[in-house]
Amino acid sequence: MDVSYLLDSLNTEQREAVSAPPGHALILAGAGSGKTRVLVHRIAWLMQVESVSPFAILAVTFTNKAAREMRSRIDELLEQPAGGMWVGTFHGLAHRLLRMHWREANLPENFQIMDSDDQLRLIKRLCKSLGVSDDKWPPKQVQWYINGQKDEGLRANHIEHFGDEYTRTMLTVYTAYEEACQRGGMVDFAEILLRAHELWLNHPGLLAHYQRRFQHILVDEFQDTNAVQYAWLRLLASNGSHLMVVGDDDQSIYGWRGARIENIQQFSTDFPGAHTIRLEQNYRSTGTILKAANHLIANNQGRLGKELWTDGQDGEAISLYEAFNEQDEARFIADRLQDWLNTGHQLSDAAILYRSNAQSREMEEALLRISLPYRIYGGLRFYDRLEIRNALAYLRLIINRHDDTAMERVINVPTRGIGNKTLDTLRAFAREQSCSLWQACQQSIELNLLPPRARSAIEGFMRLIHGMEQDSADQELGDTVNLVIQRSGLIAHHEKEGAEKAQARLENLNELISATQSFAEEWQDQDDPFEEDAQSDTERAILSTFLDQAALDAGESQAPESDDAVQMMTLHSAKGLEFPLVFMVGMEEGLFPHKMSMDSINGVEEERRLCYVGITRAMQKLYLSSAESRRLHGDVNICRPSRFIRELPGTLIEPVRLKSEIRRAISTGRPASSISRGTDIPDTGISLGQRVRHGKFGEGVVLNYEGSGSHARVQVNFDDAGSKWLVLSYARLEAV
Ligand SMILES: Nc1ncnc2c1ncn2[C@@H]1O[C@H](COP(=O)(O)OP(=O)(O)OP(=O)(O)O)[C@@H](O)[C@H]1O
Ligand SMILES: [Mg+2]
Repeated sequence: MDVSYLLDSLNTEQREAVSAPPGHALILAGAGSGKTRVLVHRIAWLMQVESVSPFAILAVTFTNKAAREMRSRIDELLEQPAGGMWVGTFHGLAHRLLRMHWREANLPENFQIMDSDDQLRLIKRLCKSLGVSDDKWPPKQVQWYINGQKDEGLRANHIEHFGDEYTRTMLTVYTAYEEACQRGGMVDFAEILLRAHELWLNHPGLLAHYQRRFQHILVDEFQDTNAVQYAWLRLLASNGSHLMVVGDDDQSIYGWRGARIENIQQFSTDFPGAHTIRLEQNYRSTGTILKAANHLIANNQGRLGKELWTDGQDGEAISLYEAFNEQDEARFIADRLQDWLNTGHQLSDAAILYRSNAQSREMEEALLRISLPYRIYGGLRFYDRLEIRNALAYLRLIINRHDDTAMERVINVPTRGIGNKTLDTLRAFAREQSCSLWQACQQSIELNLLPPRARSAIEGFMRLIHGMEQDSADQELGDTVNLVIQRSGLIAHHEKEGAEKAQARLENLNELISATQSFAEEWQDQDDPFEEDAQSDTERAILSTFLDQAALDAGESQAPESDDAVQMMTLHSAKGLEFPLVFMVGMEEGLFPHKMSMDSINGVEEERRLCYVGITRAMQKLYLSSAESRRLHGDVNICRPSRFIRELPGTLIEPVRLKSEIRRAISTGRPASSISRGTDIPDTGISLGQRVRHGKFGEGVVLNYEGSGSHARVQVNFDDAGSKWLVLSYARLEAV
């Protein structure tokens, strides 16, 4: 049988790995060196050459998407479906086992999976009934404790304590929590793994069955396995199976969720005689991108050490764009993407990577503005996110009490004792009287149709909305939004969710404040600067326009999978993927590295690995960008560029200078050199780069323009007031 097609497209070390005789193997290799490719070819090789049945193969990937991709690549190679093979994530595989062996796992047949919201709610109830004060022991902390122990494979009765109050309290809740879950037939995420491990431990017969079945176990992204996952693998592979793991210690980015890089070192001890193979040739990125990645990661201590090289071209320099602010950054990127599309490329070949989800909003707006389709990978678009929809619903009620959708959404969020029964009564009333829910509330109070408790809850809600309206009457839009978020109780409501989720939701709510502030500013810039009357009327008008805009943004459905669209995702979810064009945005201290990780060396090193993951996603061209000022959580912050930019060799980086001029050149398709400082803005007597004075904003430099003559708009970077777009004929700029 000719199997050369399985090896032809591989280098010597990759071939060695793919065609190794059965045995344990550790493939330790940097980003883009073909680890995943080796796994795929190895599986095909096992089936074709070693005649291994697909039933005897178990492959573990990091995401479900990666699992699907792996399966389809194998099918492609073999030109037939490899049915019967198990491919999935640790969670997916463990869950499958529990469903099949629920009895042995001591679970009811219809056991339920609890997500982290359900888990937190349960913990809160338990704390209350146990008399554990949630001021002293916040339920989120208890949740974090329980999950952390489970990730380490520890149940309450495994944990020793020496009488300290903290451990004693945590253990009390942990024990009660385990009992409650068991009674209710519920498992949380960490429990799925822990139970699957116990399934092996408690049922040697079952373990032996799977040990016999899975002769070959292959694991991708091994550096991000946690203690339970590794223990589960070790047991499964301990009786004659062959375990091949591939990983890169430099790409371990889930330490905060219990992943252990040490598992890589431990592997050779636990599986003596394991074949170690290193792959150092990178096939993904240009020489420049690779050198940058190598240089950056060299700043980490205690690495297992490897240097990637490529025999490909050096390629283009890494472009660094230092924007004035986050809007300028987003616009710059949108322009580059438009250019990419205009020059015959696919949008889906481009990715925007950011550190936290909230950062997507500015980018989404810039892309919507120029109608470039985008897709958010592994997350919702900003205006589709639960917390944002909740906050917007309150704002909509301020403007219009008869907005039933908004009313339905928040009348009992956060919970204020307005139950489904009451709501049903109100809905029926509204239907009969053909009135809005709000009116139904008013009238059923007047007619005394509601039981006292429901009545007072509804009155409370109506007072809340009235109060919000009155107290925000002459406030600026950003302050109104802030007031609504605070008073509605949404912050507290979302804070109760699991740690990770709550953090993201709060960041998003704060981002909404920023969004409205810049929206209001833009609105004012567009306004005639000499007409400043009718202030509070304008504030409501701005709010209402903002809400329309947000509804439109949310209404634009996400581009379907098959359509060509820019890919947007967090750095964490970019793991394992590759794109010809990559933008890493928000490269600023506090944002990336994230402020929560900046205090410890370990924290910064994990952020640096995340940066390494980001850089090594790029195949041809990498853009880094930072903003000199950024609105974050409602405040404008002056930002310092990320230390990670400084850690890259200067020779590989080309700063994008004359920011807006180049941006303009890109968007108009004119070469940058034809627009330079001193270019006259047609029929205006003003030129780019000129210093000017404005009656209100003071002195600044003209950076950019649109249009000509009386229609011209100019962008001026004011020394004190920052960058603004002004209509030239109103602005009355004087040359300085
Ligand atoms: N020998 C080879 N010849 C040509 N292209 C290759 C070779 N090996 C790998 N590639 C290509 O290089 C790219 C990176 O490969 P792959 O995704 O398998 O790397 P990886 O080590 O898994 O990366 P990561 O660490 O990011 O997960 C892919 O496009 C792959 O098809
Ligand atoms: Mg990979």
